[in-house]
Amino acid sequence: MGELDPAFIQDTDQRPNLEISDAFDDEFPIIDFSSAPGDVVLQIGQACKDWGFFQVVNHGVPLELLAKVEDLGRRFFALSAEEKRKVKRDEVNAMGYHDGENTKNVRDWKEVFDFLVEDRTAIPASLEPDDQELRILINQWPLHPPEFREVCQEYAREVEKLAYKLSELIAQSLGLPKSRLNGFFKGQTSLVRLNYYPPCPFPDLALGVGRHKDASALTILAQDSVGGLQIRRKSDHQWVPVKPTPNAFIINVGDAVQVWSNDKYESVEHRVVVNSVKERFSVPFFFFPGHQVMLKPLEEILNGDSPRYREYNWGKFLATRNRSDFKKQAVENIQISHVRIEQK
Ligand SMILES: O=C(O)CCC(=O)C(=O)O
Ligand SMILES: [Fe+2]
Repeated sequence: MGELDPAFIQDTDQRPNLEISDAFDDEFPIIDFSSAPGDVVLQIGQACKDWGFFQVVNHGVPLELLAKVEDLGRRFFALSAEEKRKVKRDEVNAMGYHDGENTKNVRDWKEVFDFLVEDRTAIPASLEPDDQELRILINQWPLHPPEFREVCQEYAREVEKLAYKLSELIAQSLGLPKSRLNGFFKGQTSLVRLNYYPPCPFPDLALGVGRHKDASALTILAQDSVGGLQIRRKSDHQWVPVKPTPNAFIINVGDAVQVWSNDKYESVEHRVVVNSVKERFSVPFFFFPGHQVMLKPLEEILNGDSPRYREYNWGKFLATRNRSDFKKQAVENIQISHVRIEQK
């Protein structure tokens, strides 16, 4: 066995305890969307408060489509490095294939393929707060496997329906009108990512994805049967694995919901551990607002309380995050904690 490139080595306090990897928590909520609608709203509210994460079954996304995306994703990542590099992302085009993402400045043990839910998506051209210029992000698609593009796009459309349904259920669970959040997704900047985690000879030193919170409103994640996702349990701050449930999606509320709800629902930290034997495949759909959206706690939620966040523009926030995925940065990546208002 060779040596691990130091770029992948996690700080000692971030390294996973591989012994706990099988200790699934039986309390982790699984919500059945075929239950009575009122029950589903209550269960979602409880899960968002207690966990920030839950799984859904009978979600309405065709299971054959899930299986097809997984199969095509695996076939894409099995292509030669040269073939994959034909759709490699760069500083101009942030979409496509990539194998060197950093989370908190340590390299992740994974390869990814990113595509936008809208084939052409407008985001701010610069990070300057007053610069209004936009640029258009465009998807790049591989020629192989031949059905890849069509199936990925169909998948995005189906999961988008689920995303709107979840947005409505979450609004209801917060006591808001069903469609209260939907308008924020006009001109959405949503992204689908295919994650491929190759077997790693050093699972005690590296992570598939380092600890992070999703900046999204919601994330809808499909994972295969291997396992590796761990979440920071709210009750005791321990890392606990999320057991793969066949045909289920894992849902988590991201930073945007935390801000809208003024911390009623928190975006919970998670990470991915790798293993030395099996490769793993997962597909998150990040439900992102339109670039023009100004995020802040909703008035109806505040109901007289003080807002815990200053208003910020989603597009600038996203553009800043995208930039820091490329390069090691001298400072920590932008987080909502940077717009937090200290409470007296
Ligand atoms: O692969 C997974 O299970 C989760 C990946 C993840 O957290 C992410 O891509 O943001
Ligand atoms: Fe994540």
